[in-house]
Amino acid sequence: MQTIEISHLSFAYGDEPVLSDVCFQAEGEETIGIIGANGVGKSTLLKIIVGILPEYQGSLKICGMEAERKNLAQIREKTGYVFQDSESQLFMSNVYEDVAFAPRNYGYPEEEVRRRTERALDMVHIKDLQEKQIYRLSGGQKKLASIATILSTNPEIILLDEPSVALDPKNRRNLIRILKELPGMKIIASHDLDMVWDTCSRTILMSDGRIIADGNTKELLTKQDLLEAHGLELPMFVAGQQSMQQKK
Ligand SMILES: Nc1ncnc2c1ncn2[C@@H]1O[C@H](COP(=O)(O)OP(=O)(O)OP(=O)(O)O)[C@@H](O)[C@H]1O
Repeated sequence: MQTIEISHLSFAYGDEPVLSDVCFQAEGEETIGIIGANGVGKSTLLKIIVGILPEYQGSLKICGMEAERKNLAQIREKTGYVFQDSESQLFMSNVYEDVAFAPRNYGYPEEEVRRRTERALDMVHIKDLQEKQIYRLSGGQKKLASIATILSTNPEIILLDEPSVALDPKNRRNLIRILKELPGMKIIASHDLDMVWDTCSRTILMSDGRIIADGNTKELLTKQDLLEAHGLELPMFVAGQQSMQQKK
């Protein structure tokens, strides 16, 4: 089963502390939102979970494995990180080649690479784009292609950094539908609290490198004072509902 166990985790970029005493556990097919104002450490936390930033203090276990050098390859295979900026994820000539890159890199035979690549493209409904050159994709298509590049290794834990940024309403709705369909544990760092409301059963609020609140999304995202105290606002959907109730 998918598990993440984080205990007393702290991290600094050089001498600038970014995360302080972060503790949380997650298991199974949970979808968790990580919210917080700019610069509170959301992306840094995701990068530590996937092993991009190994120099932290505290303890991190992924699927029961201590996140240390000897387990790093296995942890990378169990997790998939979708960068905020699709340009950081897509570097091959066309969509198929990008999605096939990771399974090829793991040494799977070409037939298995094709099976995994086609399955990943199917999961985000972009099989028709497989021959398309990356520079010809729209922003929304690039985001889906980026997600497909991590799905081709069948990760058990998918981490997405601001997935809805720069998407128009139609592409955003499409992304939300696809996120709901994806199997496994998903962790979504985002300022888009309406998307978090729609996709995440649990939400973690961060401020200044610490976890301030961790609980049921529908409860946490209706706490206007708490959100505002940490630089956020109610999701538009919730604000709309509250104002309708006030008018009644
Ligand atoms: N590579 C880096 N080197 C030095 N400092 C960094 C680096 N990356 C991020 N930081 C700093 O670490 C802090 C946390 O950044 P991080 O990107 O994790 O926050 P975030 O909550 O994801 O922000 P945002 O919502 O703006 O994406 C910020 O002060 C940022 O300036």
